[in-house]
Amino acid sequence: MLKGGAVWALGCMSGTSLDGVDAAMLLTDGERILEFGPTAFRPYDASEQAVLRAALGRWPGEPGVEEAAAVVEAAHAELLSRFSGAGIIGFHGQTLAHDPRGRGTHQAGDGALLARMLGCPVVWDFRSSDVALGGQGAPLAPFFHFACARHAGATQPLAFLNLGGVGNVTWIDPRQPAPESAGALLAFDTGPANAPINDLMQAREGLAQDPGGRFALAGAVDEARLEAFLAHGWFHRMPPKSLDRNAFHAVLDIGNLSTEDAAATLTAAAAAAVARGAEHFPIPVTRVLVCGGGRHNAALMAELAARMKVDVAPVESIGLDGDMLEAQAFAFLAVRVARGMATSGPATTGVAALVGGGRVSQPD
Ligand SMILES: Nc1ncnc2c1ncn2[C@@H]1O[C@H](COP(=O)(O)OP(=O)(O)OP(=O)(O)O)[C@@H](O)[C@H]1O
Ligand SMILES: CC(=O)N[C@H]1[C@@H]2OC[C@@H](O2)[C@@H](O)[C@@H]1O[C@H](C)C(=O)O
Repeated sequence: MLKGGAVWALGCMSGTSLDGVDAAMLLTDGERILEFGPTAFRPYDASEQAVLRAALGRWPGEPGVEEAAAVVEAAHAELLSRFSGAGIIGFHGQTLAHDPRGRGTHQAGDGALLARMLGCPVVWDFRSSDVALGGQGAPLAPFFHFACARHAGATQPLAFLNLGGVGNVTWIDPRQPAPESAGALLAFDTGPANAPINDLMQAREGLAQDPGGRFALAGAVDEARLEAFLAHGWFHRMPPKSLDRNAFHAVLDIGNLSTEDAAATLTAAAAAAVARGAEHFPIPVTRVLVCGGGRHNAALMAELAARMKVDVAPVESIGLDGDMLEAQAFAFLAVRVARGMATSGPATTGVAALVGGGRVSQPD
């Protein structure tokens, strides 16, 4: 099945924003994108989301983790069983805690169980081996971003920006032959993106997000708080680097600001973090292509355009689906793992050498 030719792979992602699970089919040989397939989204309901929230920051064996894993497994089993024709599944799981140079990285959900339930080989636990070899274990989408840039026919350096709960950026030189090539990629997490905005909206308004950036657009940025945020040591660290979802909790304390001003400040902070990150690009880019839910937030997109002074456009501008790019990335990475190819390297996670992360579980 996986020798030589391409395979239909089913990838899925349960991201740090905790909104739900994305799933997407991709026909790929692990190098090229041959065809995009069907996609689906399954939201977490309020009670599932509460279980996941309660387990954030927790490690295997700690209270609430088994319950969170059960939520993740049931949601994935339900969503993935809607698809047919996949030769392999890439299952990311739900990151609960991420501390690559400390306790490691923890994605809840058992891929071996899903392989048995779905009757299909599952590649999972994508981040552990990278961390064990000294890498950040994140971001992992960059090798797929390289394939996307080639698929779109890019000829000049460009960047993909994912605005999920956390932000991550991939700088790409598409003139290089492969993502493993020296000078092809530089990737890193930029900073908090939607997670602090969602948490604010949940706490103040009982809303899952700032719809379209409506609250932020009606507020004013607290410049002193923004400046304090940008003084954080994170911004002086050289990439590659990665973040835990709640790493900036204390720094982003918005105290007694109105919901509108708080939303405006957190939104400006997310955009300013990206602009700071872009200062690390080896060659400046003229185009930043945005994927992830943050591209639906008009305030965030406007802040980005103002601060980056380059063309900032959703990935739809090159024919991609910005809500499904990460799910597609894990379909792509699953095929790479199954074929013994690298999924990360020194320029994407800071790992010592190219590494193929991921465990493969067979259905029986
Ligand atoms: N219409 C919208 N208006 C404002 N924000 C939105 C909108 N749609 C999505 N978002 C934001 O995007 C988030 C979902 O983004 P996405 O699915 O890319 O994140 P994720 O994959 O969970 O996170 P990560 O990439 O960090 O793992 C939502 O939680 C919300 O904050
Ligand atoms: C540890 C972890 O789950 N990190 C996520 C998170 O969400 C965005 C950013 O932080 C990125 O580093 C990563 O996800 C994407 C899919 C990645 O690995 O490329």
